[in-house]
Amino acid sequence: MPCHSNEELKRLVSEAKKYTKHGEVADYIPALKKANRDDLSVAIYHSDGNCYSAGDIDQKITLQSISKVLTLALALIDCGEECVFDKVGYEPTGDPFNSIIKLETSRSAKPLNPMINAGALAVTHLIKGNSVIERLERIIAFIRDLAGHETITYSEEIAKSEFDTAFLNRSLCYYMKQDGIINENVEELLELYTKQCAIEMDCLDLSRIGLVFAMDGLDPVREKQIIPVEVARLCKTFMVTCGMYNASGEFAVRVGIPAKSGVSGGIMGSIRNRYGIGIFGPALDERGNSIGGIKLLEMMSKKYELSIF
Ligand SMILES: NC(=O)CC[C@H](N)C(=O)O
Repeated sequence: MPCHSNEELKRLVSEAKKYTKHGEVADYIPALKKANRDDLSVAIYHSDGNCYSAGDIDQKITLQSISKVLTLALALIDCGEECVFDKVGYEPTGDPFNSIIKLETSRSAKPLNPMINAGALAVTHLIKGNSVIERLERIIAFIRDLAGHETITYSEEIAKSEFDTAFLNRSLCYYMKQDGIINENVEELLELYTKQCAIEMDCLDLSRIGLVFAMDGLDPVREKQIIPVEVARLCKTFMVTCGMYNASGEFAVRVGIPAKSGVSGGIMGSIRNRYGIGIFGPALDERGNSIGGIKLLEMMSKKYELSIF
């Protein structure tokens, strides 16, 4: 049964909201501390162009790790599969998203997959352009196209707040530079990565991007193929295996939707040929996923039979 009313979603949101008090807002990026723990909103974009939503959907969120799927798509378009997987692997890690351990204990500092921070930094390194500004503009233009929203941009405040405190991400970069995975100036890569993570949008935009992936790269609203089918398929596979960090296995069992989360509390979901989902709920569980968002997706998956398994 498809979802076809805002009222129905509103009931699910108020049920899932009960769980937000068990979570915490991310604080390792100081500017993210300002979020309101009890917020929870959702938009579901249907392939026929209808969209339903509930909660404060005008609220903007920064993409954070959700941007990793989008830069992966752009890097695959820019350089092709062989070049990208020369820099990152295909395997889930079972470690937290910002863990450094495998970079040291593996034979080379090649990150295990593009959804952990090290892997995402190696992917952002591949984005083409002659300067940080040009590469950032290309990322933003690509994301505007995916969302069909021309004014999307990034939050200076959140980007700066992360840049000033990203010591762990800098360490990941230096490990990778030592082994030749990346060969650019680390501060420049960090500037690009933190701005990419700080790109802001609302749930509706997020659900529209989720829909493009759900439709194998086609924006059904404008009938425009934005991402090649094979690239969209590859990105969705990583969403299933690594999209919810080291909670991806449990999420596959309980929810079964290709999805990507970020520490701002966003989750983007893609249900093949049917819907894109955008969620914002800044209270996080201990593995860094939106606690209300996961609950909400679990309820939606059952009610609308969304699991791919
Ligand atoms: N899990 C996340 O959303 C992490 C993204 C964040 N910008 C970081 O690199 O730490």
